[in-house]
Amino acid sequence: MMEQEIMEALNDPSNIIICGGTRCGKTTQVPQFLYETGYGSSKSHVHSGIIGVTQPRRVAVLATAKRVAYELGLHLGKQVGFQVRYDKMIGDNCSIKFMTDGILLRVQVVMFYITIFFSLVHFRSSIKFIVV
Ligand SMILES: Nc1ncnc2c1ncn2[C@@H]1O[C@H](COP(=O)(O)OP(=O)(O)OP(=O)(O)O)[C@@H](O)[C@H]1O
Repeated sequence: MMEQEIMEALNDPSNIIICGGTRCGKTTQVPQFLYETGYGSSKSHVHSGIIGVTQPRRVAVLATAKRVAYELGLHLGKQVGFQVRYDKMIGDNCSIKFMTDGILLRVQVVMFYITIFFSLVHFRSSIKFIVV
């Protein structure tokens, strides 16, 4: 799926599944598509929820959070944050949060979403699961 197709699919109320080859950019690019469209912004009335991304391992959480912050030109620990067991860097106005599946299950269960490999969710005004 290309960026436009992904963003159009988001207008569908059902959850979506994005398939792509290894290292094609599912983890690092899709959150950026969402962010650049206005998701994750506290100023947006429609898309104000945090973009949440899960990864199975803490090393991958740190690496992808750093990479996305770098590509967006944002500060890690501010607009782009992460949380793993015993470590967390999250700003008050965090837009994109990377976390392990374990954190999702332990800490975010009320607010968030779940997927096995990787997920994004926009909560508050609506809850959406994107599995890639
Ligand atoms: N921490 C990083 N440092 C440098 N380049 C990176 C980093 N993370 C990702 N990349 C680059 O971004 C590309 C996309 O990586 P990404 O993790 O988004 O792919 P993916 O489709 O989620 O992969 P996978 O199927 O293995 O989870 C990679 O080919 C890699 O070159």
